[in-house]
Amino acid sequence: SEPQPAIAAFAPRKFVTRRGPDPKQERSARTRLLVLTAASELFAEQGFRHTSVKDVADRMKMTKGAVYFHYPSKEALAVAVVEEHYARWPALLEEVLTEGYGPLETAEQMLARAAVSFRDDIVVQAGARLQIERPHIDAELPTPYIDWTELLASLLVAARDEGQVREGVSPEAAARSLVSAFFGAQHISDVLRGRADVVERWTETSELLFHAIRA
Ligand SMILES: CCC[C@@H]1OCC(CO)=C1C(=O)O
Repeated sequence: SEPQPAIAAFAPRKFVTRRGPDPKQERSARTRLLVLTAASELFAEQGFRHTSVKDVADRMKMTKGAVYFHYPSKEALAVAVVEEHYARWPALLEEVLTEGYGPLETAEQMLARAAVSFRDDIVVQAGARLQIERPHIDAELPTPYIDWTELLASLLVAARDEGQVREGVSPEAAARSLVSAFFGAQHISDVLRGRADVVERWTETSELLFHAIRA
């Protein structure tokens, strides 16, 4: 079937490059990514409060100035890490949509691949921990869960319109349940196993929930 129209919540942002690469800009972009990765490692390992800008600089073997050049504060670093966490999902949606699944399988694939990211991607792991610690972060962080809920609800409405959803199942309620279950599964896996078994744990829950949702 035709790939689903990209869902507004994760509509892939199209960047149009107007000119060729600029070495100075490239070097700066590379350093910015190194700062984000070092900060993500520390935020994921020891949390926001116990991480200092100096820790990030030391982890990169650079000066604090080099970090401050890119991010004016530890709070700005946390915002950038959480924003980078959420930036993963539009890219993932583009990848899944090119594979031409129907809407229900697109939802399954998105969550299955997100579980792999929660296992392997330090920026995703750091973003998740920062969202838990948001009451202690004096900065405007994106509101958690709503984009995933919107994406899954849109996909499940499309699936219902194609007769793929069990009679009586509300797409919106199912979307909220999938988000709650995924959040819980990855959190429990993190606490008990450092997310070593998050893919297996999510697979088990996903099979049960999509069995209940599918017509
Ligand atoms: C896909 C379920 C929701 C997802 O799980 C962990 C987390 C981090 O806050 C999420 C979010 O904010 O969307």
